[in-house]
Amino acid sequence: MEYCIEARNVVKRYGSFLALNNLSFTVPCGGKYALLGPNGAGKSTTMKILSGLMKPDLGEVKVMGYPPDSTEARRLLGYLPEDPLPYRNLTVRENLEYIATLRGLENPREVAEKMISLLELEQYQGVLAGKLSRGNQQKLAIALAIMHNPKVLLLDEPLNYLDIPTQEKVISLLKGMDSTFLISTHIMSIALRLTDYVLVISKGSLVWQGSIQQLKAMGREDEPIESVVARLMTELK
Ligand SMILES: Nc1ncnc2c1ncn2[C@@H]1O[C@H](COP(=O)(O)OP(=O)(O)OP(=O)(O)O)[C@@H](O)[C@H]1O
Repeated sequence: MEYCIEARNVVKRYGSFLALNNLSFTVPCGGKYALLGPNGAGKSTTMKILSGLMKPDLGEVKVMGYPPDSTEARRLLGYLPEDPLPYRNLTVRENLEYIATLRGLENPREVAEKMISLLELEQYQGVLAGKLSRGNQQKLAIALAIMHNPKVLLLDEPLNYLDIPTQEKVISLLKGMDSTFLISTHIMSIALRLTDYVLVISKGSLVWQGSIQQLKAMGREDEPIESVVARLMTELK
């Protein structure tokens, strides 16, 4: 099987605090995976390492066989950080055109136009990113993460700050993409709608993995999936 994301024996410390403790998992190409875990489990740290933003202290991480900070991986990867910071002093349109140019996309203006329309940012295209509401900043960050139709998409809490119609819009946008997904979230409905396989981490290690179907099967009759996951996380603590 071909893996699009590989993390092997990853260790990451912040000072003396062990954030990732020998974390290993793989995501096959085309896989739609959710990354779940209690607060502080190491999800965002994992995403930062996979995106090449941060280096592990030990272990190995690969994106389609490349180190995440390589030019090849950067071309293949899209990353939506938990607290995205677009260029605050550029407008929405300028942010999109600038990043499209940096990514070497063929027609940055057309790409920017398309993303503005896809995410319904028309009325904000001339607004400085730093002046946008949190929700519109999130929409811009999503546009920046997916503009190059990445093969591998890392999404850290993708629906944060979005109103309900926009959440639905973004879900259908993501559903239409054939990228490999790793989505870190606390919202089970996102995992249910966008992914079919779950990785659960706790204290920086992988503690459970399985399909959404397996997860559902662990529940009592009519038990909400949130309750199953809560039980799982409590038992594994
Ligand atoms: N820059 C940092 N310096 C020190 N400790 C950090 C730093 N970043 C994260 N940590 C700690 O590492 C642990 C893992 O953090 P991380 O953000 O990866 O967890 P998470 O699973 O994404 O949590 P949450 O669900 O609360 O967002 C936490 O205990 C956090 O306090």
